[in-house]
Amino acid sequence: MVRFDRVSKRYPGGKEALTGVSFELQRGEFAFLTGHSGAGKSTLLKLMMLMERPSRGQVFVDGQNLGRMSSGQIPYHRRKVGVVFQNHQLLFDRSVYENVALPLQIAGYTPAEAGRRVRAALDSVGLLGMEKRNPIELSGGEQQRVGIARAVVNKPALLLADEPTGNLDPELSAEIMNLFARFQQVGVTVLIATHDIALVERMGSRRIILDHGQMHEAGGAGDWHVG
Ligand SMILES: Nc1ncnc2c1ncn2[C@@H]1O[C@H](COP(=O)(O)OP(=O)(O)OP(=O)(O)O)[C@@H](O)[C@H]1O
Repeated sequence: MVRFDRVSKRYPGGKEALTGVSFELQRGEFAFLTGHSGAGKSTLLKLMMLMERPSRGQVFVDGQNLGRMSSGQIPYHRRKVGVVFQNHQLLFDRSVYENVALPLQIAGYTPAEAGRRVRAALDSVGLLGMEKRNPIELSGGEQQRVGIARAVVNKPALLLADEPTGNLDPELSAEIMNLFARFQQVGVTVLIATHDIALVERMGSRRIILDHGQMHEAGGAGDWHVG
């Protein structure tokens, strides 16, 4: 589902954020991405969303070489990739429904189809019935669930999360991780960047580690090649 082939990224005027990173994520796999602050985790996620381009190497998502993608294809690519952020980036002047429906409006669904999808997404995160609420009235954990519903409303094949439990207590963090695991169980490929090593160890999933832009692998199942 995802393949990085000797990917390096240097920001203009900056040092190298990623150096020769190679790894693969199989379709339907669940993995954590860990590493110190500044190790390159967000950069790696941004390359998959085409928010950044590599300086060297190639990134493939769903069999497509992102370096060969035209600007017209980028919106279609982004629909395949759901993203969850730590601060969930919800709009507090809109209802829960409107927040979750946002990616669908961009994709041009009819209101009836959008309604079905929004309710299905809210149902999948346990928030059905909250459509009319304002996110500001919700707890931190519930707000993060709205962010996840918005990320999955387009039924993405790949779900990425950047520190999705950063502001939550351990119990809520575990709930959110279990929610991600449920998406994996229905075939979604999931990659979660996190500092929460205790939680990663409890989940026992594959762990990819970045250290000053270089990749290592620890624990988890499978026979992986890391270059
Ligand atoms: N837009 C940018 N311009 C220049 N340098 C950047 C940019 N974004 C990130 N960097 C640098 O690239 C390196 C990797 O940053 P990145 O945000 O990918 O790390 P991270 O592992 O996600 O860190 P954190 O856990 O703190 O979010 C850092 O040295 C950072 O300062």
